[in-house]
Amino acid sequence: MSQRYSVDDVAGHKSTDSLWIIVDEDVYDLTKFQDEHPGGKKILQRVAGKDASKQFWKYHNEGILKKYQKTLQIGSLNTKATAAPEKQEESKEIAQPVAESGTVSAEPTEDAEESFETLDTYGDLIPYADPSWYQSYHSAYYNQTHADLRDEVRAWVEEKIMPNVNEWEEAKKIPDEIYKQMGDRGYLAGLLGGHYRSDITGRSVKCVPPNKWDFFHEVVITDEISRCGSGGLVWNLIGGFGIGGPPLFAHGKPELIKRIGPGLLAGDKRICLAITEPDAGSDVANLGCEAKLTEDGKHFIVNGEKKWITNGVYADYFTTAVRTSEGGMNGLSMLLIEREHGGVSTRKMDCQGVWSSGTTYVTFEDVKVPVENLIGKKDQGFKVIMTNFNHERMGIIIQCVRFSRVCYEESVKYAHKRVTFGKKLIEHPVIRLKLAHMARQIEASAAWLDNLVFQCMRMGEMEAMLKLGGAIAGAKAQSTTTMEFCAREASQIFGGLSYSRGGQGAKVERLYRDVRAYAIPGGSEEIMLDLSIRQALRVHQALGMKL
Ligand code: HEM
Repeated sequence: MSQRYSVDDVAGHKSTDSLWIIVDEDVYDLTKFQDEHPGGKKILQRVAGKDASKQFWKYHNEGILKKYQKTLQIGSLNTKATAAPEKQEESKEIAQPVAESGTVSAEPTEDAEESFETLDTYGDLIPYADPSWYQSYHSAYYNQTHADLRDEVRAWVEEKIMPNVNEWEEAKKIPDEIYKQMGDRGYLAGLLGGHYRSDITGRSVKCVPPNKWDFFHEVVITDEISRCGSGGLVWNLIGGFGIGGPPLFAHGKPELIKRIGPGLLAGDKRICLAITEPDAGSDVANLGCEAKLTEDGKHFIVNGEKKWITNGVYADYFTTAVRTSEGGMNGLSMLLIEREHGGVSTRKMDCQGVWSSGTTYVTFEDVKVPVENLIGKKDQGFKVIMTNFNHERMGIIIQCVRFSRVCYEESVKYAHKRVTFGKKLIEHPVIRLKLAHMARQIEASAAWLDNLVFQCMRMGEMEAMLKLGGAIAGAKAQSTTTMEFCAREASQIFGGLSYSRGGQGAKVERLYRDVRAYAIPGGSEEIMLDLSIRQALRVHQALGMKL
């Protein structure tokens, strides 16, 4: 913005016919905007021709300024050192990590000192609002490639997602182009639990070569997208692919993967996971959607219903749990059903939270599915479902930890500007106590998450299913209860602002509504906690536990 004005120039525009204000040494022309200002025009007219920075920051977040800057800013004060766009560049530069690439290493090596060097500080540096490795604390897991990816994803999220997330959630739909960008930027191929599938796609992520890809990179993508504070948006982008894709890519026949894999990883086609039914949720052994083999043995005929299926309305493919034989968990199979097969109907469901995720009721009526679409072996689908649960739950944990941080971060920022009884909120011990309880749970959940990611990287899928199933279930419950706690406490700190939708409390209000979407699906808290102990005892019995 090259135009420069003096304070006196601005003071000359204090009427309703020409209404200028100053915010942080930038000049805004609000003449046309005053009639649409959600806070009312009178309040703007009272500060017309003046520096309104203090009043502006009292009522708005940075997101508002970013969103309207392009259309309303006409210049800057002649006393300002640099104009607004350059200032943004400057702060981005501060966030650039410059340390050398390290390597993730299990055992201490001779150059361990160098590998575990701290990375440069990144982000706003509010303690506990970002993972500690962002704030120049040591980490055994994250190196420069993770830092580079973090920067890449954050820049994309800040530019394309943050300014629009409120509107998209209210519209209950994310533009298709955002999902397409997930493919174009190479992110989808990296969301499959560690190994980057460059064998199926020609794409790669700009700043991380496929051979350097690990599970922590997937954590970074999911975590950074989750900063938007919308479970609906995160599930729209990864809630179908991230759980419907892995069974196909891990257990599908090579011809099937070759046929549909590239379109999926490019973001041209969409997939979802269809397990839960109106009458069977966490107890998957009781699923009833049936798939009968035709007499010639070439097709399955599928009939049944699936409920609460994330992304179902958008999906071209359904990774579906079907009953192929009697006998509880031993009669289940996984089948890739294609919308094109015919007989597939999808209806969007109205839910409490995750509005833009496309929660769906699916019916299959005499759908004719070629046997080549079987994922894994017939009647052995239970194992596929169970191994997939680990990855699904890890995704949930990553999101819940970040959502908890978002609630905490929003609270810290708000507590530093809101004044009650003559003091800023942050000066009230009762508010600091709330923040402390949020922070301790966030950091405990995050530490457990990182440890489990590392274990997943070191173990094979089967070992991880047996050995980590319990711990991951426990960590899921830990993270969802943390999210619920943080959403509640943040709501109390924001007061009325978190009760109405939009505005400064928008993220907190939305995440509070999203809580149940995390605490129930993927295994409810009650089942997760019980499983965590049952499974751990079983595993440790096998390891030689002495009682
Ligand atoms: C660049 C100038 C401005 C823009 C683009 C702007 C934009 C907005 C927007 C989009 C909202 C809706 C709430 C939200 O999403 O946060 C809002 C609300 C509001 N604005 Fe502004 N505004 C500006 C300047 C100001 C100024 C200078 C004042 C005070 C003197 C003010 C006072 C308010 C108030 C009181 C609300 C209602 C807050 C609430 O609902 O709690 N605005 N503004």
